[in-house]
Amino acid sequence: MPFSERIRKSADPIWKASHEHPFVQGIGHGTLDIESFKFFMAQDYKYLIEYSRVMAMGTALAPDLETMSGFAEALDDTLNMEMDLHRSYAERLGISREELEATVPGPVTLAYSSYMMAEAQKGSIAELIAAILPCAWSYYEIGLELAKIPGATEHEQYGEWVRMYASDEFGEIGYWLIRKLDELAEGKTEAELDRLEEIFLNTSRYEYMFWDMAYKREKWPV
Ligand SMILES: Cc1ncc(CN)c(N)n1
Repeated sequence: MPFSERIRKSADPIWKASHEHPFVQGIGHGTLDIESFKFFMAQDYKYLIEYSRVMAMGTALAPDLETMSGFAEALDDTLNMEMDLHRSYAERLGISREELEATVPGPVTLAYSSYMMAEAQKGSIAELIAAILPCAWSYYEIGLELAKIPGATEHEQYGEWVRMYASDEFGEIGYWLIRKLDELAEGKTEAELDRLEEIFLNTSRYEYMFWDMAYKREKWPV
């Protein structure tokens, strides 16, 4: 069994909880409170800046040109395709570019991005990919699931979001990371694979927490 299949299976209860979360379902059914969506997009913009830094680290640490190009492409897609979605939603929702960039990361945003960065700094490309893979892979899965809900891709407010995350172009980032991780997993010891699985499960948990904090519009308590 490819390593990606093994970790996807063990993360299944966490991913199911994310798919079923009222925030995610609210996007798909067009019922999500727009204030929660605005909150999410601003927090997500800050998160994506840190995620991009991790991909830039992957580009720098890559052992060969093929890996370097893969990370560079994923980085470009994030900065110029995914974050453009946020910039265009922000404009439409009355959030200025300055406000978007000045967003204070909330507790979950900071914890998630700091954890991802800490794992990426341990030096191995496999650990770095295990940390960022739930980000690319789970949004594509969610995008595809939500796109099956009648009317979801055409919804006035959330349709553009669903179409972007269900797109082949976005999916390609996840597929490339999966292929890379499977390649890197070959020849690793069981203890090393367990460690990669642990990182993947932790960032999967953070993905769930991110939906939840956006739904609740969670801020620092003091
Ligand atoms: C928190 C989070 N996780 C994943 C993605 C998809 N790149 C995102 N935009 N935000």
